Amino acid sequence: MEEIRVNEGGHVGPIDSSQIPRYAGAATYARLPRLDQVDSADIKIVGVPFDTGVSYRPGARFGATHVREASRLLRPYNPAMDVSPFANVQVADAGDMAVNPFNIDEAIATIERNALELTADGASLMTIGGDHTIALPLLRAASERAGAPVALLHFDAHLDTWDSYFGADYTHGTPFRRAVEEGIVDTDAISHVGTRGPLYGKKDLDDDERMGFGIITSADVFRRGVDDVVATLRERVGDRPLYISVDIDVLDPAHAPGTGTPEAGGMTSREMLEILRGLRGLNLVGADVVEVAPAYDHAELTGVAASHVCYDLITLMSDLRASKA
Ligand SMILES: N=C(N)NCCCC(=O)O
Ligand SMILES: [Zn+2]
Ligand SMILES: [Zn+2]
Repeated sequence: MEEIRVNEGGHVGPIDSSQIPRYAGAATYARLPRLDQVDSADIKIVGVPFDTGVSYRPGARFGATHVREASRLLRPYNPAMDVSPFANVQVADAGDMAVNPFNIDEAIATIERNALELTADGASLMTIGGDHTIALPLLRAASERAGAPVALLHFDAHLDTWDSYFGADYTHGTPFRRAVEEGIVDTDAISHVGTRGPLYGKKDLDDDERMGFGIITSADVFRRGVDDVVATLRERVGDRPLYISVDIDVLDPAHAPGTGTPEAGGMTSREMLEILRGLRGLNLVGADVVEVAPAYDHAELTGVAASHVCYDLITLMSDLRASKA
């Protein structure tokens, strides 16, 4: 069938949902063109169907597909930031990485290699997971491309700085400890946001602090409010190259039930989106949204929330690139 698209700013845009019903056809993120349908792309969206690193409920391997399906309702103009993210620059869906589900080490190597390939032309990468294990190779690629350790804002109920699970060093609970050990994040500018829930012990927090992480808990977001939290985060990041990793379980299970390790007392999707919008202008070099496990979702709640988080992250990337151009 012919694809009628909203082409603005000289870029190939999303399929026009006023001409072709939004539920028709195969899903790409936001109905954007596939990467092979454009000459090149400034922002690439890629899926990583991998969940071999999980410690509890499996299923995040289906996350990217679910987020794409849930993204059909997105529209081309983002009024919250007064930006048309797909008109500013070319945005395209690069499909999924082919990742070995039976070998975590090989999977991590594949993800790093693919992320480097996708960004070789200077493109910004928006990754949809997959479990949180994948943040490590994505951070490796981001810091290699930046030529320096990157600042990190990590939105998550969990610290994910634990040391190992069952003797395994590479899991969804350990990527950020590995990242600190590898020197790929700038420990003057790393922070968790949305942290909550029971830990194994107080040592978890002591270790985390020693690694350099700041913590803004879910309760802090509620008590201090979005603007105050944004000011703290902006101050901490400064003008460093910034990577943002969003574990969808940062949202309360009421907002995002479809995830593997849910914790009560989380942020609302409104708080999450408003914090992201507050980060406008920071030097965002890459981002991921992970831990969407559709088997536990209801009424596409988690898929919709994740698709909107991606949309605001892409808007930040697009706005940044347009302002530099
Ligand atoms: N959802 C992520 N990334 N990590 C959660 C690990 C929680 C645990 O098993 O202790
Ligand atoms: Zn988590
Ligand atoms: Zn996580």
